[in-house]
Amino acid sequence: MRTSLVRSAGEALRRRASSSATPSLAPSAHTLRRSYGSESTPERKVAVLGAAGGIGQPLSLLMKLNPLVSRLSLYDIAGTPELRPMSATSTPVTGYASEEQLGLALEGSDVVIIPAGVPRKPGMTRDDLFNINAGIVKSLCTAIAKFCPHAIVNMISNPVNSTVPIAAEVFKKAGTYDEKKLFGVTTLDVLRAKTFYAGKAGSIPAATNVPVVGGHAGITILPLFSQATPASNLSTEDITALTKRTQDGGTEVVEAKAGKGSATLSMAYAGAIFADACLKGLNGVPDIVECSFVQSSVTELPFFASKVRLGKNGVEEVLGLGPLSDYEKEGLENLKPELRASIEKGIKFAREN
Ligand SMILES: NC(=O)c1ccc[n+]([C@@H]2O[C@H](COP(=O)([O-])OP(=O)(O)OC[C@H]3O[C@@H](n4cnc5c(N)ncnc54)[C@H](O)[C@@H]3O)[C@@H](O)[C@H]2O)c1
Ligand SMILES: O=C(O)C[C@H](O)C(=O)O
Repeated sequence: MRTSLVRSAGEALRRRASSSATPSLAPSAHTLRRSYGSESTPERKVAVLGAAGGIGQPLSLLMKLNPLVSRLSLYDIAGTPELRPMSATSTPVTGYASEEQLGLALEGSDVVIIPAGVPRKPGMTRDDLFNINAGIVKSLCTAIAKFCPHAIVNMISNPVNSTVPIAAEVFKKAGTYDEKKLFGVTTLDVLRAKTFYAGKAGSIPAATNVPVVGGHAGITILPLFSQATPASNLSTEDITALTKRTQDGGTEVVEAKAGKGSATLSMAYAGAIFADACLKGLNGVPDIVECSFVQSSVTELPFFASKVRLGKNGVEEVLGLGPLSDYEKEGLENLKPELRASIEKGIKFAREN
């Protein structure tokens, strides 16, 4: 009963999304309960780098269950023994452990998902991870440029506001950069925004949409509740509180885990949704729209998260911001200096190292 209610609400919103000038995120895109029966499914290899980690393990499991994935390649410097038995089923799964095997792990990949790197502990910002994760991302992207230069890259490793520009610079240096194929994964921000909004507005989370733009750290995360669907007449105080909760969603988890890392299961779910959207786009499924941190001219910043239409080549169209409330306009101006600094920090690191 609940499932059919969710499905029909999802259908109605999806129809509305595909007929409106400014496409909205398809609500059904944020559930993994879907039928793939009528969709074409070419051979697709997906590689997960950092597959043995808190995110990597459940994310690999979810990718294993995705019928659009025909080969799954799992790489982690810590080894992937726990994941190895997954290969005893129809989708071949191969685990790789040492740097010498990274080329094999990557070769022929259509989509590479990167959750490799250290997570935060209480009291840290995402930028505090830069010193360790920048080098990890740089070396993994160097290998991607060599072994699967045409793959779509889904960057999860933090600080996303800097790791995506690092990846772009590495690919530019290697002569393989295709801005249509590099994505910072911000899907968890969208999931949080719609969950918190639905709780307040009384809507069904799976049938709720909230675009989240900007970046992926603190105030650079800007949920656009004025564009939330279904619309709701929430007070200014409610919108302010929902915005802050979305911006602090990651920190809330880091503090609750009290030193045992940051969001893992919810991120695996978010990462699986985003990778699935990329695969659908690659396979030519129309009207796949997700928020993501990409090369952008939506603002004066070179990278920015906004709604993106996915297609056979990755980014098909970076969609504009749409009408903003005064509160959102102010949030947008406030986030720019921090986001710019994080982007520049990533570019500088990649150029100098
Ligand atoms: N984008 C987002 O919304 C989002 C959400 C949650 C976490 N994160 C980030 O994801 C990253 C991973 O988080 P986690 O909780 O899975 O951490 P984790 O420590 O549990 O796992 C990271 C894994 O990466 C592996 N690794 C380290 N260096 C590697 C390398 N050079 N090659 C391959 N593997 C390598 C480690 O062995 C480990 O298994 C962190 O940077 C975290 O901040 C991002
Ligand atoms: O908050 C973190 O450090 C991890 C991640 O970016 C998140 O948003 O959960």
